Amino acid sequence: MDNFAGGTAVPETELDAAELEVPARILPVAELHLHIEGTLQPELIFALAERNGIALPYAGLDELRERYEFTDLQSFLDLYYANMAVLQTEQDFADMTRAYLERAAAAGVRHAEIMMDPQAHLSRGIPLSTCVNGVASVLATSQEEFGISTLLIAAFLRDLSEESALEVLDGLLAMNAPIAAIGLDSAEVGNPPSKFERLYAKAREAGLRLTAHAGEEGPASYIIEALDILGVERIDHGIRCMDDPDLVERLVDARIPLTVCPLSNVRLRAVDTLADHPLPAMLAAGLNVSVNSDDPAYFGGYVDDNFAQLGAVFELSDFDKARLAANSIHSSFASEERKAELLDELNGGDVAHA
Ligand code: HPA
Ligand SMILES: [Zn+2]
Repeated sequence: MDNFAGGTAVPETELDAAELEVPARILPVAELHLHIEGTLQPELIFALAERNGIALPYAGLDELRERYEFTDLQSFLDLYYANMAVLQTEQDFADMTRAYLERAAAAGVRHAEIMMDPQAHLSRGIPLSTCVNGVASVLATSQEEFGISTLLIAAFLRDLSEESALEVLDGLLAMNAPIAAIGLDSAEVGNPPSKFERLYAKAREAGLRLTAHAGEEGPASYIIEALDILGVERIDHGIRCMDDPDLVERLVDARIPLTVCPLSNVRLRAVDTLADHPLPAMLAAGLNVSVNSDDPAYFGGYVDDNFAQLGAVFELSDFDKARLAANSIHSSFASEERKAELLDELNGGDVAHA
């Protein structure tokens, strides 16, 4: 980031260094990997529990926050599913969605593709209409209210059966749910993409776009399965592709988008520290990577926090940051017209990111 070092007579000791810096421009980005249930902040969990008369197993916010130490994906999923108990009414789903959009707008998000986990709500006795309509009611006006165009992705839990997923997809199609795509999430290892071949065939026939988590904790071969057996257009996470040079070459050649979530990978111990994250190597390899927040309430930050922490650890050039932002826009399922608008906005100024 530019400052006035060498060009000013004012010694640094007399002025706060921050005052000497040109404020960074927040880049407009598309967030492509975001679980709406993972945006449920501790304060909102307590507020919704109170509104719905639900007793939480934590005495207070601090006790809940103490649980946000994860050893792997499953240890996070256990808390993530447990906290969903507070989501009972359409209003609850709407309030959660509104809170995310407000925060995402401040992070520079101008387009968001939002995953939700209908099976995680159905299994608690919450009807499809409650969760879908609650989220969708806010997404319907997100562009006017928050300047964020949005679309909804129904994600299926890969640790449940394909029959369950097919039944839920049928239900979504029968109610004409406003979903643009399907995804695949939850416990990856032992639940390969090949388990969901019929689900993806059915979604494709229904005209839905296709994405899937692969290569987060699972091996590079799951990424290959997601491409070859499910026919996905995009891979969520995908960091384990770096174990397979032939796969990297294929992903580069085909410009397959990888929706990378750096802070998530650190908090779920997919990488040891942020400094060990493969993102710079992925960029250098020419992979089509974007930066996303995954479950920002659980992993310590939204998209802007991910960029800021990456910037603190790696020498990401302005060009790298702009490339990450442009990749996110190009890789979205937005209309070509909306993508052109977003690219215009991106190209309309300097390319620093906070
Ligand atoms: O990071 C994740 N990985 C897999 N499933 C998930 N469901 C919510 N977040 C995640
Ligand atoms: Zn995810």
